[in-house]
Amino acid sequence: MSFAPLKNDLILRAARGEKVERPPMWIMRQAGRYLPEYNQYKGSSDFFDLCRDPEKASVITIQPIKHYPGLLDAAIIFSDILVVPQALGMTVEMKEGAGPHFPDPLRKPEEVDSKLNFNPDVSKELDWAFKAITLTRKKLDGEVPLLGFCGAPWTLLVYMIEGGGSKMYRFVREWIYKYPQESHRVLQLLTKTCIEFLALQVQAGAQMVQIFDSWAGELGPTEFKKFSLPYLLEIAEKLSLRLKELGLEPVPMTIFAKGAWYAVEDLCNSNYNTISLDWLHDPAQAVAQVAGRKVLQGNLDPGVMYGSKETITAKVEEMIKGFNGGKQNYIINFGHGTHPFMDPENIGWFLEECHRVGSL
Ligand SMILES: Cc1c2[nH]c(c1CCC(=O)O)Cc1[nH]c(c(CCC(=O)O)c1C)Cc1[nH]c(c(CCC(=O)O)c1C)Cc1[nH]c(c(C)c1CCC(=O)O)C2
Repeated sequence: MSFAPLKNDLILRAARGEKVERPPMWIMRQAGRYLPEYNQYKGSSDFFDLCRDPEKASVITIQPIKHYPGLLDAAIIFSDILVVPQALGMTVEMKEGAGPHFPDPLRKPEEVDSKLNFNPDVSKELDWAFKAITLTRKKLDGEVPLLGFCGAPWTLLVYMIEGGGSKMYRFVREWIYKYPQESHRVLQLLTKTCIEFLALQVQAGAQMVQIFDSWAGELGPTEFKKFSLPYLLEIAEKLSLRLKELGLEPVPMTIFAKGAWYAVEDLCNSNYNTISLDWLHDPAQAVAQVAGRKVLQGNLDPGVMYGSKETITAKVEEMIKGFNGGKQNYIINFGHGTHPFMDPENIGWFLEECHRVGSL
C-alpha cells in the first residue's frame, strides 16, 4: 500500500528514542464527546455503527486534527477496544451516557466454548476497521502519523466477565481466584486475536500502535504478573514476528498499563518502545528509574483541564520539566482520556502551552 510521505514524523522519531526539537503530543480520546463537532456529527447514531463505517470513522478521527491545526502530532483511529470481544462473538452495546454494556456476559467457565469463537477470522470480522484505517491514512495525506490500538487481554477479560464498567470487579475476581485455568484460556485467545488485529492494522496503514490495559491497576503486583504481564509481553514479541511474516517493517509499540505503577521495571524488560504513564507517577522518578531504556508517554491528570489557564500552564511546565525538558524519550499525553465535560478551549490551551514549553 502506498501513502503520501509524512510531513510530520515527530512522534515516530521520539518513539525510536531520537532527540527531537520538541516533544510530540496527542491525547487519549482526542476524538469524542468533548468536541461539539463530534456530538453534531454523531447525532443519534449508534457508537459502534460509527466505528464500523469507514467514512464516518475517518471524519471523526480527523476532527481533532482539524480543530487544533498544527498542534497534534498524531491521529488515533476512531474505534473501541471492545470490538475484539465482538469479533469473538459477544454482543456489546454502547449505552448513551452509561458506557459499554454486554447483555450476555461470560459468567461461568462452562459458557466459554459456547459464547466465544476460538478460531476467529480477524481479517473478516474486523475488515471495517482495516478499511477505516486505510481510508483515514489516505485522507490524512501525510499530515501526521495514524495510530492503531487494541485493548489488553486482561482489560478485555474484565469487560467480558463484568459485562460493562464496574466498581467492585466482583465477577472477574471470582474468575481469577476460583477459575484461574479458564481465565488463562480466555486470555490466551484474546492475546492471539490482539496480535493478529494489530498486525492487520499495521498492514492497513497504522504507523504506531498502543495497547490499553486500562484496568491493570485492579490487579496487585503478583496477580498482574500472572494475569496481565505475560500476555502484554507476548503481544510485543509476536507482533514484530507477525509483521515480518507479512513482509512489513516493525512499528513503535506503546503499552499503557493504567494503575500498575509497580510494573515499570518489567515493562522496561519488554519489547515495547514506549511506556505510557498515568498521573500516579512522578515524572522525575519514572525518568530516573527507566534511565533511557524506554520512551515515556504521559502523564497529566486530565482533571487539570477543569482548572484555570494559569493552572494548566503551571502543570504543563511542571510535567515537561519532570520529563527532563522532553526533547528525548518523551511523548506528551494525558494520564488517561478526555472527559465529555471538558472545555475544548482549555484543551487547546494545554496543547499550545505544551508546544511553547516543549520548544524552549
Ligand atoms: C476502556 C476503554 C474503552 N475504549 C477504549 C478504552 C481504553 C482507553 C481508556 O481507558 O479510556 C479505547 C478508545 N475508545 C475510543 C477511542 C478512540 C480514539 C481516541 O482516543 O480518540 C479509543 C482509543 C472512542 C470512544 N469510546 C467511547 C466513546 C464515547 C461514546 C459515545 O460517543 O457515546 C468514544 C468517543 C465509549 C467507551 N468505550 C469504553 C468505555 C468505558 C466507554 C464509555 C466512556 C464514556 O462514556 O465516555 C471502553
